Amino acid sequence: MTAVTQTPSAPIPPAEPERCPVKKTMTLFRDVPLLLDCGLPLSNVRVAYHAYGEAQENAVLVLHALTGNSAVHEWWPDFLGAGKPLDPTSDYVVCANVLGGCAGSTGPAELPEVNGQPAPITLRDMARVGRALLEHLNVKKVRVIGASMGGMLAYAWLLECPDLVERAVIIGAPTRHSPWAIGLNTAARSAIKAAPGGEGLKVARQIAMLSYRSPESFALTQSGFRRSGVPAISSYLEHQGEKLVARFCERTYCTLTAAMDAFQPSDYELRNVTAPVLCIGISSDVLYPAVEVKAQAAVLPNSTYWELNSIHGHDAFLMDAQDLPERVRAFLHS
Ligand SMILES: CC(=O)SCCNC(=O)CCNC(=O)[C@H](O)C(C)(C)COP(=O)(O)OP(=O)(O)OC[C@H]1O[C@@H](n2cnc3c(N)ncnc32)[C@H](O)[C@@H]1OP(=O)(O)O
Ligand SMILES: N[C@@H](CCO)C(=O)O
Repeated sequence: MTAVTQTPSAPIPPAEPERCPVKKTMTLFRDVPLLLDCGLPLSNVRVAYHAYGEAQENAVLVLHALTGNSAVHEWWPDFLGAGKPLDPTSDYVVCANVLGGCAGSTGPAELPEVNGQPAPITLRDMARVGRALLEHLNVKKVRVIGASMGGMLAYAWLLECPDLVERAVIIGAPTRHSPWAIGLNTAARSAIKAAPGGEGLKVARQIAMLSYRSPESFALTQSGFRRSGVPAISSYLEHQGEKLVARFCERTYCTLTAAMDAFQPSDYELRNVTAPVLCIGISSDVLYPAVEVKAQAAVLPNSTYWELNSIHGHDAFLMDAQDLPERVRAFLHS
């Protein structure tokens, strides 16, 4: 594998890199292709990433959620900054848009085709691409943190790259998708297939948003009517659907949700994970219930479980973090 740096869109001033975040793009697997889990080769894999802080051999790797991207400073301001869990004044923090994403990395349209569709990719394929990026950045060890899909991807890293991962923080994520989670994604993909071009993705996001919050959260924030005759929650879901269509890609939605659904490591594999892992459940998460996250964490030989008590459901890690950043900071730096 060889890697080539393409010209970043703007230079990064070294003094305060966390204040001048710049997305960079690399092309990996130029000479020897990546062999995808589906058996097909993939060459010239493009990876868009952000790096915060001074380059070091020991990095903190952030794994983003389904509709996230590599710009951690935009979506996780509670976690990134001086004195926070991801501290660019002392840590080298790296986050890459996943393979199959739509924020700069090789996306579904660039994957080989199988029966006229983009080849299926796996979370382990994504981890292998991440590994190649770290090799290029001369990173030898990582502490990994991910939430939601990023948490599932952290499990893939623990299984795929045990030699690299020193410890991991996994927030609001299962070791494998339940029938409930697969069912929600199936409905979302069905909507996209039934109404390609935007309308389906809008419905997919509406289904997903219902699983990202909780009945109590919506009772608090979306009771009553927004405008005459339209329930606030209906108008909210309409708005959220439109927002996703404006910033995301339906093929990426199908590719990434399929990769999550297919990720089904056995307990036997998980018992071999020796790295310390902090597993965090969210008390009101209806997508990945805390009881499920806790039971699966217990399978890992070296795990600690902690629960974020919030009424806001799965997305609480983004919108109601409370003392989560401090818990994570203590674990990542112990
Ligand atoms: C670990 C990771 O990788 S995560 C990756 C990062 N993910 C993302 O960034 C995903 C995208 N964002 C989100 O999921 C959410 O916006 C969150 C969780 C970050 C924030 O949620 P919240 O602050 O609760 O915002 P909320 O979901 O209430 O939406 C607010 C928007 O809805 C609008 N809104 C609220 N109620 C209504 C209503 N009844 N009718 C119409 N619009 C409404 C607001 O005006 C606001 O609009 P705007 O975003 O266009 O300004
Ligand atoms: N709300 C976040 C987390 C979902 O898992 C997203 O859209 O990516």
